[in-house]
Amino acid sequence: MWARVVVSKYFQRVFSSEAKMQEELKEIVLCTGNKNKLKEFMQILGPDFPYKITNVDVDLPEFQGEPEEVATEKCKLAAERLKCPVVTEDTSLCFNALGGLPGPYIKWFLKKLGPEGLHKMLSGFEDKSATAMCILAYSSGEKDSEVKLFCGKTPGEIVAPRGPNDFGWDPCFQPDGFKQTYAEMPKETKNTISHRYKAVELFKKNFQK
Ligand SMILES: O=c1nc[nH]c2c1ncn2[C@H]1C[C@H](O)[C@@H](COP(=O)(O)OP(=O)(O)OP(=O)(O)O)O1
Ligand SMILES: [Mg+2]
Repeated sequence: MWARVVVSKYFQRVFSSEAKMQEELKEIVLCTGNKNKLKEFMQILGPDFPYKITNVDVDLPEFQGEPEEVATEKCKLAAERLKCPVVTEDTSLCFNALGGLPGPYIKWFLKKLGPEGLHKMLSGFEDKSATAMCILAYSSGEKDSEVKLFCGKTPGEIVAPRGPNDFGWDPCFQPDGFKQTYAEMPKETKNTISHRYKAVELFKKNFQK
């Protein structure tokens, strides 16, 4: 009787450590074609995240709808294509004077107008406030599995562009409480206050062992 208890406890331990090892080797594919996003994501995530993150540049369509819908559809499609655990990232820049637009369509506005034009879009409005929003969407890759969303928001203001023009709309977004735009501040500062930082922190917590 005692022996059986001892033996089963021993095997429980062996099996649970095996299961843990398999889990520890688990890989999550970050599907993005944006190298700056990838760099920030990895910097924020840090070296201690218990899963291996790899990157695949899957050419995913830019869906339409509310940011959460866009993020969910993008992730579902990535999971369908890759059939493994995936995380996708969708960034919106929502102008309050425009009822949240350009929102998830910021990519096209930025492409045609640049940061200068984004600022000019608000010239007819007193309200220059905006929210930068990052939605990370995770799927285990199994068929019909639920998509989990992790949303980070940072409020700020749309200003005339200042700072290096090397990542998207960073030069024209000044987060509340700061005198510098995202582009002007050191990366280490952006990565502790940004929309992406807040989303990655939620994502991290979900996978913490
Ligand atoms: O922290 C940021 N600071 C400044 N600009 C940013 C940031 N994060 C994304 N962006 C730009 C990239 C793209 O012009 C648009 C989001 O569009 P979005 O579809 O999410 O990104 P994307 O197509 O470049 O990459 P992906 O392959 O992950 O869809 O805002
Ligand atoms: Mg995209």
